[in-house]
Amino acid sequence: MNIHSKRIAVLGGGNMGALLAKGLVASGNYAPEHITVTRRNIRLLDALAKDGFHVTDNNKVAVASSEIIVITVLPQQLNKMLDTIKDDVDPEKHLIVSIVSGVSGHDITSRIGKEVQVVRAMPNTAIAVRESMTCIATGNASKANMELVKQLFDTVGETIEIHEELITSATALCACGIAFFLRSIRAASQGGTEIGFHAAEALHMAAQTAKGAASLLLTQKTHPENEIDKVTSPKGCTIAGLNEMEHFGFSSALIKGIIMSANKAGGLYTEDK
Ligand SMILES: NC(=O)C1=CN([C@@H]2O[C@H](COP(=O)(O)OP(=O)(O)OC[C@H]3O[C@@H](n4cnc5c(N)ncnc54)[C@H](O)[C@@H]3O)[C@@H](O)[C@H]2O)C=CC1
Ligand SMILES: O=C(O)[C@@H]1CCC=N1
Repeated sequence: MNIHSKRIAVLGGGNMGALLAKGLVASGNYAPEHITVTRRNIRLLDALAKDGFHVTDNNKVAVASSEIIVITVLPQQLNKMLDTIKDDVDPEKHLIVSIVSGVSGHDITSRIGKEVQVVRAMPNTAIAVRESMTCIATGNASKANMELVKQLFDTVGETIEIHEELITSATALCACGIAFFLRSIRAASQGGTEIGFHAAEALHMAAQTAKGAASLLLTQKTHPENEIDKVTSPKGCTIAGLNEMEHFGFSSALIKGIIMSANKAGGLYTEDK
């Protein structure tokens, strides 16, 4: 079965829900009229409605008219939302895709009270430019449904399948990771401004340099240190700058931040229950 022919309900049209809906249409593989986006205040979905998406504040209506249910509410909003749709979820018809951090597939089926297939997906905000690193995992979905979900997220970036117990780690590394890399680009641009470039110019230069660094690794499949070795001339300015950063804990700060995010992500649902 081809996922492009299926109707999709995106329950919770906030940042990620709206970005995902728009990204799917931007891929050219989905028509907006096949996607229903919900939000409690639907006036905030006016722009999506103008673009041809169905919008509603009624999750039951969205579920009834779709085969794929993508859950994009916050962990602390999930139970209330699931309680409103559980009577309408049909395990024979529906596949649930949840991007909600810290919530297992089992948490969802328990709350709904039905053994519906659930795939967890962890995309990042780069779905807006179809460059997401999305990890998918499941405890009970069929291979065919995993393939359907992979097809869906492949249209907005790259998708890999991982074990469900690693999805919290993927949240920290890839979903939160976007913010970590953005902050490092901003910091680089601030350094650039201090040494002579206008802020906008420095930001553009830093962002393109970061893109170049990522592209080197993705296209050459080399290790970062191999690429770093090519930049660091003996007694040169690169190694001087790098070592200064390491004296201030650059690598350590990133590692500690990622571990902190993973710990926090793992508890997002239970701490609000
Ligand atoms: N922001 C990100 O980069 C990522 C977020 N996630 C996960 O995605 C989920 C959404 O995150 P964001 O988009 O950042 O949050 P958000 O707060 O922007 O979006 C949640 C939306 O759900 C709506 N909502 C809440 N209850 C509802 C209900 N009963 N019916 C319909 N709509 C309802 C809210 O009004 C809001 O617009 C979270 O669970 C988060 O852990 C996952 C990967 C990346
Ligand atoms: O900050 C958060 O909790 C969400 C989950 C991953 C990215 N944003």
